[in-house]
Amino acid sequence: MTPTDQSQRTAAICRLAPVVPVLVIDDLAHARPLAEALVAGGLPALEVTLRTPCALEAIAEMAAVPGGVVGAGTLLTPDDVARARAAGAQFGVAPGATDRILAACAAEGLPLLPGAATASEVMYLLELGYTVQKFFPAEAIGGAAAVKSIGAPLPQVSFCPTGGISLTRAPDYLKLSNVLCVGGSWVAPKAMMEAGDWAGITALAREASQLAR
Ligand SMILES: O=C(O)C(=O)C[C@H](O)[C@H](O)COP(=O)(O)O
Repeated sequence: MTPTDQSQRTAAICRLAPVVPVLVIDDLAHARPLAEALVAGGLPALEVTLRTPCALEAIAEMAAVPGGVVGAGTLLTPDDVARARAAGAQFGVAPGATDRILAACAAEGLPLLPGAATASEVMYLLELGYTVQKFFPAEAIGGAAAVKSIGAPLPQVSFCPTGGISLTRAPDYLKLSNVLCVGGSWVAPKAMMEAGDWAGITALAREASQLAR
C-alpha cells in the first residue's frame, strides 16, 4: 500500500469526526462498552494505544462494534504493525516515524498516520508521499500556532495534532485549514472507565463530536 493510498485512507478516517480518542485500556472488559460509548457519542474513529498488555485483544473486541473504525496507536516496531493488523486494526498511528515502521505498514497494507514534530520531519514524510500526518506532541511543541506556521510553507500536508490537547484547546487547532481533526485522551478518563461510567464517556464524546471544524 503506497504512502499516497495510506494518506487517502487516513484522511477519510480523520474526517469522520473532529476528535480521535486516544485510548489506554488496562482492562479488557472495558474494551467493548468503551467503544460503544464513544461511537454513541459521535466519535467513530478510535485509537487504541499498544501500551497495555490487553491492547491487541481490546482492538479485536472493539473492531466488532458497529460503526467503529479501530486503529492501533504507539506503533514502535514492525512486529507491532503485524500484530495490530492481525488483531483487526484498520489504521495505525505512531508518535514519530522510522523507515522500519513505514516499510512495515506499506507491506502489511496498514494505513499509517505517522508522527512529525518539525518542518524537516514533515518534509521527509511528504517526500515519501505522506500528506496526512500526526503532529506530536502538539501542545509541547508550540500548539496551534506551530501547526499554523508549518502550514504556510507546507500547505499540502494536513495534520491530526495530538498531545496535551483538551476540549478547550481543540478549537484553536480545528479552525486551521491544515488540520483535519485532533487526537486526545480526555474523552476517556481512566477514572470513568474504572467506574464503568459509560454514559459519562458518551457525554464527553458528544461534546467533542460537536466541536466546529
Ligand atoms: O501513543 C501514541 O502513539 C502517541 O503518540 C501518544 C498519544 O497520542 C498521546 O499520549 C495522546 O495523549 P494525550 O496527550 O493525553 O491526549
